[in-house]
Amino acid sequence: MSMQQQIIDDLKVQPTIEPDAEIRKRVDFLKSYIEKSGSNGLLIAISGGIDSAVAAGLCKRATDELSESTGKEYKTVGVFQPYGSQVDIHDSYATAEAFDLKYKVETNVQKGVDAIEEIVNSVMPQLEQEAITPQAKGNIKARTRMVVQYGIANALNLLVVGTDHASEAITGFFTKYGDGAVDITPLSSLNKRQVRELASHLGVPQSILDKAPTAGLWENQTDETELGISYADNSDYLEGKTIAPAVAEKLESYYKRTAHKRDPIPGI
Ligand SMILES: Nc1ncnc2c1ncn2[C@@H]1O[C@H](COP(=O)(O)OP(=O)(O)OC[C@H]2O[C@@H]([n+]3cccc(C(=O)O)c3)[C@H](O)[C@@H]2O)[C@@H](O)[C@H]1O
Ligand SMILES: Nc1ncnc2c1ncn2[C@@H]1O[C@H](COP(=O)(O)OP(=O)(O)OP(=O)(O)O)[C@@H](O)[C@H]1O
Ligand SMILES: [Mg+2]
Repeated sequence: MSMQQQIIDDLKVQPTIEPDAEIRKRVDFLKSYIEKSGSNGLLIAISGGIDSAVAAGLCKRATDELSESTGKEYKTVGVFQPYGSQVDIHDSYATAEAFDLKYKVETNVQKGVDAIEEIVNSVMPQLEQEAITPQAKGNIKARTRMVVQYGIANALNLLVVGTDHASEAITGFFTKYGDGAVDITPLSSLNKRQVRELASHLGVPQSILDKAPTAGLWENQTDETELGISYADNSDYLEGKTIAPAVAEKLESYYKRTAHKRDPIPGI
Protein backbone atom coordinates (compact mmCIF):
# COMPACT_ATOMS: atom_id res chain seq x y z
CA MET A 1 0.00 0.00 0.00
CA SER A 2 1.31 3.49 -0.82
CA MET A 3 2.14 5.84 2.03
CA GLN A 4 -0.55 8.19 0.70
CA GLN A 5 -3.21 5.46 0.97
CA GLN A 6 -1.91 4.47 4.42
CA ILE A 7 -2.27 8.06 5.67
CA ILE A 8 -5.75 8.40 4.13
CA ASP A 9 -6.79 5.19 5.88
CA ASP A 10 -5.21 6.21 9.21
CA LEU A 11 -6.99 9.59 9.14
CA LYS A 12 -10.19 8.06 7.72
CA VAL A 13 -10.67 10.66 4.98
CA GLN A 14 -13.32 10.15 2.28
CA PRO A 15 -12.57 11.45 -1.24
CA THR A 16 -15.96 13.18 -1.41
CA ILE A 17 -18.62 14.05 1.15
CA GLU A 18 -22.28 14.98 1.22
CA PRO A 19 -22.21 18.02 3.54
CA ASP A 20 -25.71 17.74 5.00
CA ALA A 21 -25.22 14.05 5.79
CA GLU A 22 -21.84 14.83 7.38
CA ILE A 23 -23.39 17.53 9.53
CA ARG A 24 -26.13 15.13 10.67
CA LYS A 25 -23.63 12.38 11.47
CA ARG A 26 -21.37 14.71 13.47
CA VAL A 27 -24.23 16.33 15.41
CA ASP A 28 -25.49 12.84 16.31
CA PHE A 29 -21.98 11.86 17.39
CA LEU A 30 -21.80 14.86 19.74
CA LYS A 31 -25.27 14.15 21.14
CA SER A 32 -24.62 10.51 21.89
CA TYR A 33 -21.24 11.29 23.45
CA ILE A 34 -22.72 14.01 25.69
CA GLU A 35 -25.36 11.57 26.90
CA LYS A 36 -22.87 8.75 27.42
CA SER A 37 -20.54 11.01 29.40
CA GLY A 38 -23.25 12.47 31.62
CA SER A 39 -22.02 15.99 30.93
CA ASN A 40 -24.08 19.17 30.77
CA GLY A 41 -22.90 20.23 27.33
CA LEU A 42 -19.94 21.49 25.33
CA LEU A 43 -17.27 24.17 25.51
CA ILE A 44 -15.86 25.47 22.24
CA ALA A 45 -13.03 28.02 22.06
CA ILE A 46 -13.89 30.39 19.24
CA SER A 47 -10.96 32.08 17.49
CA GLY A 48 -12.68 33.88 14.63
CA GLY A 49 -11.39 31.20 12.24
CA ILE A 50 -13.32 28.69 10.16
CA ASP A 51 -12.58 25.49 12.10
CA SER A 52 -13.93 26.75 15.40
CA ALA A 53 -16.89 28.35 13.61
CA VAL A 54 -17.86 25.00 12.07
CA ALA A 55 -17.33 23.23 15.38
CA ALA A 56 -19.46 25.85 17.18
CA GLY A 57 -22.28 25.37 14.67
CA LEU A 58 -22.24 21.59 15.20
CA CYS A 59 -22.08 21.99 19.00
CA LYS A 60 -25.03 24.36 19.14
CA ARG A 61 -27.18 22.09 16.99
CA ALA A 62 -26.30 19.11 19.19
CA THR A 63 -27.08 20.81 22.51
CA ASP A 64 -30.26 22.48 21.15
CA GLU A 65 -31.56 19.15 19.90
CA LEU A 66 -30.74 17.41 23.20
CA SER A 67 -32.39 20.18 25.22
CA GLU A 68 -35.47 19.91 23.04
CA SER A 69 -35.74 16.13 23.25
CA THR A 70 -35.00 15.78 26.99
CA GLY A 71 -36.50 18.94 28.48
CA LYS A 72 -33.20 19.56 30.33
CA GLU A 73 -30.91 22.42 29.29
CA TYR A 74 -27.70 21.34 27.57
CA LYS A 75 -25.28 24.23 27.04
CA THR A 76 -22.87 25.22 24.31
CA VAL A 77 -20.44 27.68 25.89
CA GLY A 78 -18.36 29.74 23.44
CA VAL A 79 -15.06 31.05 24.83
CA PHE A 80 -13.18 33.89 23.15
CA GLN A 81 -9.52 33.90 24.19
CA PRO A 82 -7.58 36.84 22.79
CA TYR A 83 -3.98 37.45 23.80
CA GLY A 84 -4.15 41.19 24.49
CA SER A 85 -6.10 42.69 21.61
CA GLN A 86 -7.09 40.49 18.69
CA VAL A 87 -7.67 42.27 15.37
CA ASP A 88 -10.33 39.84 14.15
CA ILE A 89 -12.19 39.34 17.43
CA HIS A 90 -15.32 40.66 15.68
CA ASP A 91 -15.32 37.38 13.71
CA SER A 92 -15.48 35.44 16.98
CA TYR A 93 -18.51 37.49 18.00
CA ALA A 94 -19.98 37.04 14.50
CA THR A 95 -19.69 33.27 14.94
CA ALA A 96 -21.54 33.43 18.25
CA GLU A 97 -24.18 35.61 16.62
CA ALA A 98 -24.56 33.33 13.59
CA PHE A 99 -25.25 30.34 15.82
CA ASP A 100 -27.21 32.26 18.43
CA LEU A 101 -24.99 31.27 21.35
CA LYS A 102 -26.67 32.12 24.64
CA TYR A 103 -23.48 31.53 26.62
CA LYS A 104 -20.32 33.31 25.45
CA VAL A 105 -17.45 34.65 27.51
CA GLU A 106 -14.16 36.40 26.82
CA THR A 107 -11.11 35.19 28.75
CA ASN A 108 -8.04 37.19 27.82
CA VAL A 109 -4.98 34.95 28.25
CA GLN A 110 -2.29 37.63 28.14
CA LYS A 111 -1.61 37.87 31.87
CA GLY A 112 -1.34 34.12 32.27
CA VAL A 113 0.87 33.68 29.20
CA ASP A 114 3.20 36.53 30.18
CA ALA A 115 3.54 35.20 33.73
CA ILE A 116 4.51 31.75 32.42
CA GLU A 117 6.91 33.25 29.89
CA GLU A 118 8.59 35.20 32.71
CA ILE A 119 8.99 32.08 34.85
CA VAL A 120 10.49 30.11 31.96
CA ASN A 121 12.79 32.93 30.87
CA SER A 122 14.01 33.40 34.44
CA VAL A 123 15.74 30.00 34.33
CA MET A 124 17.11 30.21 30.78
CA PRO A 125 20.53 31.62 31.80
CA GLN A 126 21.06 28.68 34.21
CA LEU A 127 20.37 26.35 31.27
CA GLU A 128 22.74 28.28 29.00
CA GLN A 129 19.92 29.36 26.70
CA GLU A 130 18.67 32.66 25.39
CA ALA A 131 15.08 33.70 26.03
CA ILE A 132 12.37 31.46 24.57
CA THR A 133 11.53 31.81 20.87
CA PRO A 134 8.30 33.33 19.52
CA GLN A 135 7.32 29.76 18.49
CA ALA A 136 7.75 28.48 22.05
CA LYS A 137 5.76 31.43 23.34
CA GLY A 138 3.06 30.59 20.76
CA ASN A 139 2.80 27.11 22.24
CA ILE A 140 2.48 28.64 25.74
CA LYS A 141 -0.47 30.66 24.40
CA ALA A 142 -2.17 27.52 23.08
CA ARG A 143 -1.56 25.66 26.36
CA THR A 144 -2.73 28.56 28.50
CA ARG A 145 -5.97 28.67 26.49
CA MET A 146 -6.39 24.96 27.23
CA VAL A 147 -5.91 25.48 31.00
CA VAL A 148 -8.58 28.18 31.03
CA GLN A 149 -10.95 26.02 28.97
CA TYR A 150 -10.62 23.13 31.42
CA GLY A 151 -11.11 25.49 34.37
CA ILE A 152 -14.50 26.43 32.94
CA ALA A 153 -15.33 22.89 31.77
CA ASN A 154 -14.61 21.43 35.23
CA ALA A 155 -16.82 24.00 36.92
CA LEU A 156 -19.80 23.46 34.59
CA ASN A 157 -19.36 19.74 33.78
CA LEU A 158 -18.78 20.42 30.07
CA LEU A 159 -16.73 18.59 27.47
CA VAL A 160 -13.96 20.53 25.72
CA VAL A 161 -14.43 20.35 21.96
CA GLY A 162 -11.38 20.33 19.68
CA THR A 163 -11.20 21.51 16.09
CA ASP A 164 -8.50 19.19 14.80
CA HIS A 165 -9.22 17.74 11.35
CA ALA A 166 -7.31 15.56 8.91
CA SER A 167 -5.50 18.45 7.17
CA GLU A 168 -4.01 19.49 10.53
CA ALA A 169 -3.49 15.96 11.80
CA ILE A 170 -1.38 15.04 8.77
CA THR A 171 1.10 17.86 9.44
CA GLY A 172 0.84 17.78 13.25
CA PHE A 173 -0.10 21.44 13.01
CA PHE A 174 -1.31 21.91 16.56
CA THR A 175 0.33 22.35 19.94
CA LYS A 176 0.73 19.10 21.83
CA TYR A 177 -1.40 19.40 24.98
CA GLY A 178 -2.47 22.87 23.84
CA ASP A 179 -5.19 23.04 21.20
CA GLY A 180 -4.53 19.31 20.80
CA ALA A 181 -5.71 18.58 24.37
CA VAL A 182 -9.47 18.16 24.17
CA ASP A 183 -12.24 15.70 24.96
CA ILE A 184 -13.85 15.22 21.57
CA THR A 185 -13.06 16.16 17.95
CA PRO A 186 -16.15 16.43 15.75
CA LEU A 187 -14.16 17.54 12.67
CA SER A 188 -11.77 14.59 12.57
CA SER A 189 -11.58 12.75 9.22
CA LEU A 190 -12.44 15.90 7.23
CA ASN A 191 -9.82 17.71 5.15
CA LYS A 192 -9.76 21.51 5.07
CA ARG A 193 -11.75 21.64 1.81
CA GLN A 194 -14.49 19.54 3.39
CA VAL A 195 -14.49 21.71 6.53
CA ARG A 196 -15.15 24.64 4.20
CA GLU A 197 -18.04 22.76 2.58
CA LEU A 198 -19.61 22.20 6.00
CA ALA A 199 -19.05 25.87 6.83
CA SER A 200 -21.07 27.00 3.81
CA HIS A 201 -23.92 24.63 4.67
CA LEU A 202 -23.98 25.68 8.34
CA GLY A 203 -24.06 29.41 7.55
CA VAL A 204 -20.62 30.48 8.79
CA PRO A 205 -20.25 34.23 8.09
CA GLN A 206 -18.65 35.10 4.73
CA SER A 207 -15.83 37.19 6.29
CA ILE A 208 -14.65 34.00 8.04
CA LEU A 209 -14.88 31.90 4.87
CA ASP A 210 -12.73 34.46 3.05
CA LYS A 211 -9.88 34.57 5.61
CA ALA A 212 -6.51 32.84 5.34
CA PRO A 213 -6.22 30.11 8.00
CA THR A 214 -3.91 31.19 10.84
CA ALA A 215 -2.92 29.91 14.25
CA GLY A 216 -2.56 33.58 15.24
CA LEU A 217 0.38 32.74 17.52
CA TRP A 218 2.66 35.46 16.19
CA GLU A 219 2.33 38.38 13.82
CA ASN A 220 1.53 37.62 10.17
CA GLN A 221 1.56 33.87 10.77
CA THR A 222 -0.50 31.87 8.26
CA ASP A 223 -0.72 28.10 8.15
CA GLU A 224 0.22 27.87 4.48
CA THR A 225 3.33 30.06 4.73
CA GLU A 226 4.56 28.38 7.92
CA LEU A 227 4.12 24.88 6.50
CA GLY A 228 5.07 25.74 2.90
CA ILE A 229 2.14 23.66 1.62
CA SER A 230 -1.22 24.93 0.36
CA TYR A 231 -4.45 23.54 1.76
CA ALA A 232 -5.48 22.82 -1.85
CA ASP A 233 -2.53 20.41 -2.19
CA ASN A 234 -3.02 19.10 1.35
CA SER A 235 -6.72 18.38 0.62
CA ASP A 236 -6.00 16.87 -2.81
CA TYR A 237 -3.47 14.51 -1.24
CA LEU A 238 -5.98 13.39 1.37
CA GLU A 239 -8.56 12.79 -1.36
CA GLY A 240 -6.13 10.39 -3.06
CA LYS A 241 -5.28 12.73 -5.94
CA THR A 242 -1.83 12.98 -7.48
CA ILE A 243 0.05 16.10 -6.37
CA ALA A 244 3.58 17.30 -7.15
CA PRO A 245 5.99 14.65 -5.80
CA ALA A 246 8.02 17.23 -3.84
CA VAL A 247 4.87 18.42 -2.05
CA ALA A 248 3.76 14.86 -1.30
CA GLU A 249 7.21 14.13 0.15
CA LYS A 250 6.98 17.22 2.35
CA LEU A 251 3.58 16.18 3.68
CA GLU A 252 4.84 12.67 4.37
CA SER A 253 7.87 14.05 6.15
CA TYR A 254 5.61 16.18 8.43
CA TYR A 255 3.45 13.11 9.04
CA LYS A 256 6.40 10.99 10.15
CA ARG A 257 7.99 13.72 12.27
CA THR A 258 4.78 14.46 14.16
CA ALA A 259 3.67 10.86 14.82
CA HIS A 260 4.32 11.45 18.53
CA LYS A 261 1.46 13.97 18.61
CA ARG A 262 -1.09 11.46 17.28
CA ASP A 263 0.10 8.28 19.00
CA PRO A 264 -0.52 7.19 22.60
CA ILE A 265 2.20 8.32 25.03
CA PRO A 266 5.11 5.86 24.77
CA GLY A 267 5.72 3.84 27.92
CA ILE A 268 7.63 0.71 28.76
N1 LIG B 1 9.63 12.04 19.01
C1 LIG B 1 8.98 12.59 20.04
N2 LIG B 1 8.33 11.79 20.93
C2 LIG B 1 7.65 12.34 21.97
N3 LIG B 1 7.56 13.68 22.17
C3 LIG B 1 8.22 14.49 21.33
C4 LIG B 1 8.96 14.00 20.25
N4 LIG B 1 9.47 15.04 19.54
C5 LIG B 1 9.09 16.15 20.20
N5 LIG B 1 8.34 15.84 21.29
C6 LIG B 1 7.71 16.78 22.26
O1 LIG B 1 6.86 17.64 21.51
C7 LIG B 1 7.21 19.00 21.73
C8 LIG B 1 6.98 19.77 20.43
O2 LIG B 1 5.61 19.78 20.06
P1 LIG B 1 4.73 21.08 20.29
O3 LIG B 1 4.88 21.53 21.68
O4 LIG B 1 3.36 20.80 19.78
O5 LIG B 1 5.43 22.21 19.40
P2 LIG B 1 5.78 22.40 17.86
O6 LIG B 1 6.58 21.29 17.35
O7 LIG B 1 6.34 23.77 17.82
O8 LIG B 1 4.39 22.36 17.10
C9 LIG B 1 3.48 23.36 17.14
C10 LIG B 1 3.08 23.67 15.69
O9 LIG B 1 1.68 23.73 15.62
C11 LIG B 1 1.31 25.00 15.14
N6 LIG B 1 0.08 25.40 15.83
C12 LIG B 1 0.06 25.48 17.19
C13 LIG B 1 -1.11 25.85 17.83
C14 LIG B 1 -2.24 26.14 17.09
C15 LIG B 1 -2.18 26.00 15.71
C16 LIG B 1 -3.39 26.32 14.89
O10 LIG B 1 -3.47 25.93 13.73
O11 LIG B 1 -4.23 27.03 15.46
C17 LIG B 1 -1.02 25.63 15.09
C18 LIG B 1 2.45 25.94 15.43
O12 LIG B 1 2.43 27.05 14.57
C19 LIG B 1 3.62 25.00 15.22
O13 LIG B 1 3.92 24.88 13.86
C20 LIG B 1 8.67 18.94 22.16
O14 LIG B 1 9.00 20.07 22.96
C21 LIG B 1 8.73 17.65 22.97
O15 LIG B 1 8.26 17.90 24.27
N1 LIG C 1 -7.75 33.57 19.94
C1 LIG C 1 -8.40 32.45 20.18
N2 LIG C 1 -9.54 32.47 20.91
C2 LIG C 1 -10.22 31.35 21.17
N3 LIG C 1 -9.85 30.13 20.73
C3 LIG C 1 -8.72 30.04 20.01
C4 LIG C 1 -7.94 31.19 19.70
N4 LIG C 1 -6.89 30.78 18.94
C5 LIG C 1 -7.03 29.45 18.80
N5 LIG C 1 -8.13 28.99 19.43
C6 LIG C 1 -8.62 27.60 19.49
O1 LIG C 1 -7.63 26.76 18.90
C7 LIG C 1 -8.18 26.10 17.76
C8 LIG C 1 -7.12 25.85 16.71
O2 LIG C 1 -6.90 27.00 15.95
P1 LIG C 1 -6.96 26.93 14.35
O3 LIG C 1 -6.31 28.17 13.87
O4 LIG C 1 -6.46 25.64 13.87
O5 LIG C 1 -8.51 26.95 14.01
P2 LIG C 1 -9.43 28.18 13.59
O6 LIG C 1 -8.80 29.45 14.02
O7 LIG C 1 -10.78 27.90 14.14
O8 LIG C 1 -9.48 28.08 12.01
P3 LIG C 1 -8.35 28.51 10.94
O9 LIG C 1 -7.54 27.26 10.76
O10 LIG C 1 -9.12 28.84 9.72
O11 LIG C 1 -7.56 29.64 11.47
C9 LIG C 1 -9.32 27.01 17.33
O12 LIG C 1 -10.24 26.32 16.51
C10 LIG C 1 -9.90 27.44 18.67
O13 LIG C 1 -10.70 26.42 19.22
MG1 LIG D 1 -7.01 30.11 13.47
